[in-house]
Amino acid sequence: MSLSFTTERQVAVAAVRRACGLTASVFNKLVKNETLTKGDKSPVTVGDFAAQAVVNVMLGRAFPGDAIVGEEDAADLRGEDATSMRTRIVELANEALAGELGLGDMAEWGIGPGQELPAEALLEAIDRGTHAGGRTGRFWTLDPIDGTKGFLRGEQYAVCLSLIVDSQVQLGVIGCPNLPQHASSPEGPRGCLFVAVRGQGAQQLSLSGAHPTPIAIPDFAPEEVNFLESVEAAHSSHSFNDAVAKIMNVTRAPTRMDSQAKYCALARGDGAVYLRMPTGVGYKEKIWDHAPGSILIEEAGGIITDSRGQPLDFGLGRTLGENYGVVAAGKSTHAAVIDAIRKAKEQEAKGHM
Ligand SMILES: Nc1ncnc2c1ncn2[C@@H]1O[C@H](COP(=O)(O)O)[C@@H](O)[C@H]1OP(=O)(O)O
Ligand SMILES: [Mg+2]
Ligand SMILES: [Mg+2]
Ligand SMILES: [Mg+2]
Repeated sequence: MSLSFTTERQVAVAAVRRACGLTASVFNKLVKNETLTKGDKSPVTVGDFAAQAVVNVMLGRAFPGDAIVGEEDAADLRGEDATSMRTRIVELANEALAGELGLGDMAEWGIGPGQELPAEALLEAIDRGTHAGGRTGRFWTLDPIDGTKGFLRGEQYAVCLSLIVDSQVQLGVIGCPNLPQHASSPEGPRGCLFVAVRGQGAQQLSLSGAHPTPIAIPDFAPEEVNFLESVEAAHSSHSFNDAVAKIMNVTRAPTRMDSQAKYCALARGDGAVYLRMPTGVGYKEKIWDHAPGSILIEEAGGIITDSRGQPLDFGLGRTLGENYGVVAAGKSTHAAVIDAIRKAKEQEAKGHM
């Protein structure tokens, strides 16, 4: 096996590009009965399902032996009451698979004229994402729409794909259709891809997969530090972040955005710290929500750990195990955040928060 992952990178970029085109186009046409509420009360749309089908079909063609840990499954799409959603998903997925070839994309990973895949083949493709993960072996992680709530609000979301080999993330690709290409011009052109391969650095590309530009986390002077955090208060504790920021004498207001777009923003220096602390007990973070972002941060020169400073373990299955949160920052800032978290926890234990 080549450790440069050249073909894997090419396929991953092509698949994420097609999925981004699909989700961006579906947003403008989304109607009420095209969204379901899952068992955990979170929303899922025809865009999530169709994007997972597209990426899994392409991975299946390029790497038939590879397993996939994907967020969605097709169980809710098989019944008669799901007929209209299923029809829409089939239409969207086939349209994306038949669409124009992007840079580095190959005809054999998609479909040619008249080769539309039937519903059953696409539901099976979605269900190829049910792999359990684990300590050894090679598998992909896929979040077809990360930040579905942001997607539904017309704000930030991301298509997130990674390759894990023996518990180590080797490749990550994140597509952000709504992210400004330059943080300095928030009203300027939107849509970018981020790619990282272990040992090869991190890059920002255009949504078409062109113009790779190296990115790196800059050093932040203490007065320039700002936090990146979730929009949804139920996903990550805003109040704990406030306490940590206060201990670090941070004066800038936090930047809130949905999805792994936060990792992308951090990797190119739009913010200094991504802090995600659990809001209560019970929620386990999923590997598809952090694997692509984690390699992007490491290859951009940063550090990512849990709130105790321990590495994230991608070999435990579909989740990261017991939830100690996530801390990502540049090398010079990360230790200061871990130290401030320790102090904030002491304050919290004394009832001072
Ligand atoms: N209770 C929860 N706690 C933490 N994260 C959650 C919770 N419910 C859903 N998520 C996931 O959090 C991530 C987005 O969080 P944020 O945008 O705040 O960073 C998504 O992966 C979302 O899933 P999904 O992929 O379905 O959107
Ligand atoms: Mg979801
Ligand atoms: Mg997610
Ligand atoms: Mg998702």
